[in-house]
Amino acid sequence: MAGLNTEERNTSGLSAAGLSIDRVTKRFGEHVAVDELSLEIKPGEFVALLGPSGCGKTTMLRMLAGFESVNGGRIQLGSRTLASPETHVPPEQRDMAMVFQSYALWPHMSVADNVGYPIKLRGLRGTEYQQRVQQALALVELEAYAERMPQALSGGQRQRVALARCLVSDPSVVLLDEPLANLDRHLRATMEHSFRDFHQRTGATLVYVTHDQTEAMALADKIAVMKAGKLVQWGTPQTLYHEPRTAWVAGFIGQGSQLKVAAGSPGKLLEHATLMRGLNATESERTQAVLVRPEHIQIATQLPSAHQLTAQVENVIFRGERYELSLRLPSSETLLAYHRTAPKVGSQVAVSLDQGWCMEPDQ
Ligand SMILES: Nc1ncnc2c1ncn2[C@@H]1O[C@H](COP(=O)(O)OP(=O)(O)OP(=O)(O)O)[C@@H](O)[C@H]1O
Repeated sequence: MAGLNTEERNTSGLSAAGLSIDRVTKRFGEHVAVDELSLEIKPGEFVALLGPSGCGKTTMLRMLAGFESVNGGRIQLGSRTLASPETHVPPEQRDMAMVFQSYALWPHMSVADNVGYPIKLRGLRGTEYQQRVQQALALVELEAYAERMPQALSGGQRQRVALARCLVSDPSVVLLDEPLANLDRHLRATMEHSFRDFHQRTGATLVYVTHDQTEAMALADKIAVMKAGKLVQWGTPQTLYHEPRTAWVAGFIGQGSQLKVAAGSPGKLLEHATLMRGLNATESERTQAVLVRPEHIQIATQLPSAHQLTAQVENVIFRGERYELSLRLPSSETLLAYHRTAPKVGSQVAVSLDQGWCMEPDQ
């Protein structure tokens, strides 16, 4: 029965398929680039592989595409095994398409010819060829640019041509390797919208490699956070933000402060009163790492009560809609907070924390 929900045909005609990555390992000589990584990706899911440079994201993507073999484990698309130490389905037989950081468009071909190139190679001609190219251009909203040459397009438009070229062959899975890395900040934001729209229109299974957490959070249904070849956490952007498993994940995702508290245990949410009591304990008692997001911090100028702490304002940055404050607690830990107005640098403020999330120490 598993095959029934691992392969589905969606409204655009693209056949989305689920990907199963089971304890996949890749070694380059002595170096383990990907270490027993397992993920179950559902049909039509938008998944980001996120992690710092060198953590093995691109290697994992290249193993999915078939450009690298695997040393251990298994990759399956629906019920079909694509890779294991005994099996290696070549890239062109995997029903996947990959979009690279450098769009790699042919400079001497028009947009339409670039997009149609993969199906022309397969011998498609005539009306069906024209229709497929038109459909692929429509998916990235570039129908009006069919006859332009790539040099006459913006970076974002070129990246959309590359996307259309990968869609024309109707892949089950689209693999994207840092597709926005070469674009400026403004264009990246625009392209994030294009990618989300594109995913909604096609319903294709997308695996997206990035080292940019804001990009991953904005785009993906689920994020695999990787560190040194290993999967550290696999969850929705909301879970990663609110319930990071380790202190390292918390430092990588969103803004926040990590404090030591004498309360709770990993995976527990501390409510206000317990958190404040735990923070007021002696240093030797405070052994549990807790994450406090800035939106869970209240700042006041009145004197602290039993459930407040006093903090010194060390830095104030204007962020338009609010001020970002860097505060020093009596424990000498720093706390990042938001506030509507700007307290004086050097002044004392009363701080009250609504909640905190307890994490595992890093391995
Ligand atoms: N062909 C190769 N031969 C030897 N080592 C390699 C090879 N490809 C990758 N590596 C190593 O494997 C590790 C993972 O590389 P990978 O490119 O997958 O990382 P990444 O997370 O994608 O990094 P980045 O964000 O910088 O692209 C790195 O230490 C890298 O040097």
